[in-house]
Amino acid sequence: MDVPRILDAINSPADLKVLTNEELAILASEIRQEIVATTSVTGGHVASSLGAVDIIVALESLLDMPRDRVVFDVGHQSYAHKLLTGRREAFKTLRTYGGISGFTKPTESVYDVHFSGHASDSLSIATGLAKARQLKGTHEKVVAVIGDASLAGGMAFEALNYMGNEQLPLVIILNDNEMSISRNVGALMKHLGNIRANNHYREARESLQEAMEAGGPVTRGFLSLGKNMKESLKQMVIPHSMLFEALGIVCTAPIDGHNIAELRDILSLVLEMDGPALVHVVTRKGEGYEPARRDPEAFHGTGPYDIATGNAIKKAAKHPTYTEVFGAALADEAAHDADVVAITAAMTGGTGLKTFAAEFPERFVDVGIAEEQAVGMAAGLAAGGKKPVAALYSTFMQRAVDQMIIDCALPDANVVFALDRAGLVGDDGPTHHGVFDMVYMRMVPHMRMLAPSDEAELACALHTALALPGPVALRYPRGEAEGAVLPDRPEVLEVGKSRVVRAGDDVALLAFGRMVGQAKKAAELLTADGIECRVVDMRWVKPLDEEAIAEAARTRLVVTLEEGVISGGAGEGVLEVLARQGATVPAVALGIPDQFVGQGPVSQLFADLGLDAEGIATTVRARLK
Ligand SMILES: Cc1ncc(C[n+]2csc(CCOP(=O)(O)OP(=O)(O)O)c2C)c(N)n1
Ligand SMILES: CC(=O)[C@@H](O)[C@H](O)COP(=O)(O)O
Ligand SMILES: [Mg+2]
Repeated sequence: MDVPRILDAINSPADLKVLTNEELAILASEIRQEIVATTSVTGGHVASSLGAVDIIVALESLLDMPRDRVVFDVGHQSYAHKLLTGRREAFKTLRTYGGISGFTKPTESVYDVHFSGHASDSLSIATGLAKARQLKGTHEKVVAVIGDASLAGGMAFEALNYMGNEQLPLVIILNDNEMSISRNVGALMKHLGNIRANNHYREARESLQEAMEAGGPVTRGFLSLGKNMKESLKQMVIPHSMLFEALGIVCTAPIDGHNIAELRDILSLVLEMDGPALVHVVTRKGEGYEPARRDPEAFHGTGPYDIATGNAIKKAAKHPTYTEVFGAALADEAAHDADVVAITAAMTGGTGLKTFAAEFPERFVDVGIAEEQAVGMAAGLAAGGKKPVAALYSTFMQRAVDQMIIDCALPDANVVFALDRAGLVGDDGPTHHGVFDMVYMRMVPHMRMLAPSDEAELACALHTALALPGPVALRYPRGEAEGAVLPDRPEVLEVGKSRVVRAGDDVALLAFGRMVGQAKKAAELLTADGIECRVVDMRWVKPLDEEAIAEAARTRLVVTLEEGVISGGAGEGVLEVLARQGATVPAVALGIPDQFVGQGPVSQLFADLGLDAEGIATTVRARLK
């Protein structure tokens, strides 16, 4: 690969202004080399970022940043933006502990507008920025860059509805690569496909001219332009999508998202418009790096890899992941029970559902990036007599808390919430840590929740959740499981019953989920100090095992351990039970304090939070003094 040269001279987007289209294209290829060089070491969202390079170079060469605002949806495609906005050196620390984020982050750079990471929010943020601009009487441009899959999320639709009505001037760059993490799904995706396949540009252009002559909201943006610009734009914009145009949003014909000259031509026009405009840009995920082009799903989010082959560089895993165990267990449940239906919200691979989808295609539902739809639909499936399992990442389930409460819990619907990535996830950082689920599940009447401590417990937790009436959630973490032996057939766990995994009279460690492993290690350390710990795998976050808590109160200290926020979490639940029982034993709840946790290896984050065995032992020693 060539040594980057133009990139060396770029300190901010202002430096792009002197470059020709040809030089910008060379710069784009240098940026791609830089992205590959860094992510081959750090890992990251390679395919999306490579696909968006030309869009970002073209766009930022036209803007006056940071005055003009670019809102990146999810932010996983924003690496070129990072490299153009003074973070070239820091880029080497991408997604590492203490390094720069894999998403946009305003505390990292004035060029970053919002804390991205969750899909489909960019248009709402953009409408807010445009409204604020209107109220202030200022003139900065507002642009949102959003992918085809994220555009189908409910929030994005709600923002389209608002901006079309208000005719807020802002530009949406639709980065259409026909992919979500895997192949995109849904009717909007089909609509975009039809547009791409539509060859009748001439007729469409003519009908747009007629529409413009007739006036109406769609033409308002054009009418604000000067005569020459209006003429040029007429040539480029066609009424090819009744959907957007009916909403009052001007839409361009699909344009080549890897042609910087074409991108700049069109963007420079729509940036002058006086109403909302959508630029339909067709890109290829992984553009410029063959292994990512060949397998964009593997390169959506990847760990370190060998640049020459694209092969992942990873340590051989000793055990399967929790996700893999869940996927196999659910397929097994479905084989025994024809009512089981699995739902994913665009995370088939991430939630371990590929086997299920292949074996039971008619009972597999991918709603796209639409967690509210996933949970609302689960409620409907349950009302129709089925046993839906909504398999969602804990952090994305936050989108559907209302549907969980009103549509599932209130009617006591037989819905299973399988919350993957519960707890700290590592390199994705604060937007992706699944640390709130025990709070939002615990607070809701009728809800029950399990926190399995290993993969055998996970299989039994799933079996239990499917066997019980009413809504049941289970939470399990990202990554390798503990190496427990899986049962031939999972058992139904008794509701609200914990299990003692180590006996001891001095201290009771009441642990939830994988904190049981840390508790066992802490107990080992404390034995050396003559402190004997009882370790309890609490199993149930709700209902809590009150007998086990009463038993714990007979020791000298009760410590609860959870991989979630302390406030409103399981440990606070235990403290409430102790108080109700009139216990006087000192008790402390360990978990995540009232702060957002950064990115980095989970073991490092655990140590920082005092949640590893050492940290737990230190707390116990201090409390017993
Ligand atoms: C609310 C939410 N659900 C799911 C995800 C996981 N996720 C991250 S990127 C992505 C696919 C995005 O596809 P698209 O918007 O088309 O962008 P592309 O990756 O194709 O560039 C998904 C499902 C998320 N970040 N946020
Ligand atoms: C950007 C995004 O939300 C996903 O790509 C996420 O990074 C996936 O995380 P996992 O690696 O845990 O599946
Ligand atoms: Mg896409």
